[in-house]
Amino acid sequence: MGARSSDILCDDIFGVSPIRVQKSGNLEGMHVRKNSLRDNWDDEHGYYSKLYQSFLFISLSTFQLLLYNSSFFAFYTEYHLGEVLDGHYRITAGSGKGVFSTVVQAKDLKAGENDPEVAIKIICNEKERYKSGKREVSVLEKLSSADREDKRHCVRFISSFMYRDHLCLVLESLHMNLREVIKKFGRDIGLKLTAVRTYSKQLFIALKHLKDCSILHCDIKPDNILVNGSRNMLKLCDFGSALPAGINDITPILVSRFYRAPEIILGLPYDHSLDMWSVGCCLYELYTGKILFPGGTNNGMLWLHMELKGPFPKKMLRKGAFTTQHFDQDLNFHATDENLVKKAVNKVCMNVKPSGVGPKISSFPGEDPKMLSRFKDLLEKIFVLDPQKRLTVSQALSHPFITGRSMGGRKCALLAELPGGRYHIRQYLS
Ligand SMILES: Nc1ncnc2c1ncn2[C@@H]1O[C@H](COP(=O)(O)OP(=O)(O)OP(=O)(O)O)[C@@H](O)[C@H]1O
Repeated sequence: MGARSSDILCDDIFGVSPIRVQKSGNLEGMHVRKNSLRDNWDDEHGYYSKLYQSFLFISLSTFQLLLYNSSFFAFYTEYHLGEVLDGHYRITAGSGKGVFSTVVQAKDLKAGENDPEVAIKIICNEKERYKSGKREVSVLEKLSSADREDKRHCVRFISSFMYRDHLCLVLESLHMNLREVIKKFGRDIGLKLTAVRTYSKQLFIALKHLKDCSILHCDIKPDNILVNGSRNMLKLCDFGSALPAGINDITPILVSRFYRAPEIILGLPYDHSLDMWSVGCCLYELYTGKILFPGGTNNGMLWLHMELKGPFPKKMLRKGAFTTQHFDQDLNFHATDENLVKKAVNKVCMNVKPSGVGPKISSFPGEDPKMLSRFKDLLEKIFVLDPQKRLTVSQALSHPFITGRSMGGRKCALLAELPGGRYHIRQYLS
């Protein structure tokens, strides 16, 4: 066994990935270069304005800083190390930055010397952000109180307070997000399958918890998944876009674009399966280091979905509130995305054969082929265009990639009841 194989089999399944044999996919890479991660927020339907607003906040922030003079906490979030928030938390380090918040690490001055530090999400000082921050608090409270034993892989909520007009959420502190993990340990080519398997299981447990609590996350992406210091445990974070299941306000900008399920883009009713789609995108990205659907617009996203899985079921298209933005009256795809128009995609799209996920995934040398084929099967079942036929979270948790049991090895049997509550196998069904 060469050095590479032993690398793969070493105890640290979350270690640095060995070099992987790369296949040159036709779309992969090209789109990633054209549409950077940042572009993912730069959406024609609202994420652009969100970004624009944040620039506005920053300039207003500068103006307000002048007004406040000595204050580091103005309209937008500025802080300095050592600053004590609410007479309770001393900032020790920066932790991360979202579009509308800054996350810092802090020492709880009322806790013991050895107690872990906390993360404080400081929401920017703006009415709408305050409201969504309050909604995030109530979602976090619900998730935490339904998981007293802390086994459901959602970030723990500790408390919240106001500080200089900023809503601050006190959370358990984690180490880094999965975007950073992929960059640092996947050398941009992805993680080992064993690590992806561990992460998959934990993500499905988190999805199950969301389902049990009737909450849709609506923004699952690698940036919103955090890991601990040893990177063997993950937690979902950023519940700022979460919705109660069943609300169904139809909007084409729910979920960050690359991770957005087709039913959102088409304007269909949605439920927990929208988060399953996003998790599928994250798992693909974890294993390959590449974004699966790097569409520049919603129209481009639909095209990528069809390239992978074939045409949408007509029944689904007929029900979509936004179908006419992307399909003509005969339900043929109508390309409006600049890149697709340049490639004259309209003329050929209906003849394109779906590639499926499998051919896009190449393996690490020495990786267990059985496990890899189970992983491909799992993804194929997640990326089902019709949300009603997509893999459910219970099915995901009992999928062979997660359980390690062989695929199709189990038989379905017709049972006859015997006295005393016992059963006898009458016939195996195919
Ligand atoms: N509990 C935590 N522990 C450590 N780091 C965290 C924690 N929560 C968030 N972060 C870091 O801060 C970043 C931003 O956090 P979060 O996504 O919650 O903010 P946001 O403003 O809602 O983001 P968005 O830009 O998606 O609106 C995360 O990607 C992560 O790197």
